[in-house]
Amino acid sequence: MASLSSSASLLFPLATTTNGGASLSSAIAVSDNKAFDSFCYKPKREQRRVVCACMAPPRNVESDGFSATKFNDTSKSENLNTLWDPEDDQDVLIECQNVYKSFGEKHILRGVSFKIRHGEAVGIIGPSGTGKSTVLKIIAGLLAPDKGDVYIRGRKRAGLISDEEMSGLQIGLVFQSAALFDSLTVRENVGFLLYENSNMSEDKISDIVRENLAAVGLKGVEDRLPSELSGGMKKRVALARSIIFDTTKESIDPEVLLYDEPTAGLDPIASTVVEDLIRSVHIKGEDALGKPGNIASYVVVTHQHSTIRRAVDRLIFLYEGKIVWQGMTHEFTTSTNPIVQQFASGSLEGPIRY
Ligand SMILES: Nc1ncnc2c1ncn2[C@@H]1O[C@H](COP(=O)(O)OP(=O)(O)OP(=O)(O)O)[C@@H](O)[C@H]1O
Repeated sequence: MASLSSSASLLFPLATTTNGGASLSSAIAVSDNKAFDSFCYKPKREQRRVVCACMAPPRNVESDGFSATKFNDTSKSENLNTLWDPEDDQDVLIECQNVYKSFGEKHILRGVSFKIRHGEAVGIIGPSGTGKSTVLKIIAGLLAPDKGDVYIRGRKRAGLISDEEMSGLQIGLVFQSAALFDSLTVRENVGFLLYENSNMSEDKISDIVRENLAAVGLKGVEDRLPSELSGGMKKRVALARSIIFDTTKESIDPEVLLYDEPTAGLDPIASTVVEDLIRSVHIKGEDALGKPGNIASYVVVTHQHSTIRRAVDRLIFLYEGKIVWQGMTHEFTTSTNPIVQQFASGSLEGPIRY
């Protein structure tokens, strides 16, 4: 399978489901298609599977989370393995154990280990090219580690994703890169999964699409083409698409969403909207219609301070293929780790060299 493109600036949700249909592996091929702008609607069985979402205002989001006064809680250790009790792994949804990944001579990941627990909102940060997106793709099962293991709810995953292997957990990857299907309307984009894989009537799908769009703060755009939307609107449409659900099916599996730079290229206000949407689809959030979100946990790769502050609770800092720091978001700017200090301040002086 070819690698994923991450150069474009739009969110593109791809997700696994365990209820049959195409696997994530086949969905990936969509993102590899260089002709993002000329996607055509294909007959049902030729299409890849896409999963969508709905959003809302977050609870308990601090508006000034990075002010100095907020970072005096250093009581929690920054040591790498102290944020969870190793005896209590019942709630671990995803675990990477000593993961290595190289591309040719480039040794990108060099022994990465971490856990994502039920209910967590985790950010992966670190300098460019350090392997953050690679970690997401490995978690999603789009790339296989060269060495090390990925556990999904305690079950070791062998190689790349398959529907069988993913049984028990649904994982969606929302790319910063493309894309909405340009030849489809907003309604068709958001309702894509349901049109393709459910037995719902068109009217019912239209209703759900309208609800999901309303949840992300968009009204009356169903008949527009993506080319008629602003960049921020496209991201919201893509987010709406990433968590749309077939309401006729009872899913008992928790769902994890992985966001790759969801706010890249957005203005500060549009970023805030997207950050709040990410919060709102989480089980600890609620959407614009007041409904709790469905996403059990999520992981966000980001460079944006606003996104770190507003959208995640815990941070994993990746540098030169290793996790060099983990901590709660509020510990980030008071860390004594020189790598973290340099990154947080944007200083040219320090251990990180460009
Ligand atoms: N499929 C691939 N083939 C070859 N090299 C790759 C592939 N995927 C990633 N890389 C390389 O691996 C390194 C890490 O890439 P990755 O996208 O994971 O970094 P990142 O930390 O997300 O970077 P950024 O913050 O700039 O998005 C880069 O040098 C990239 O060029």
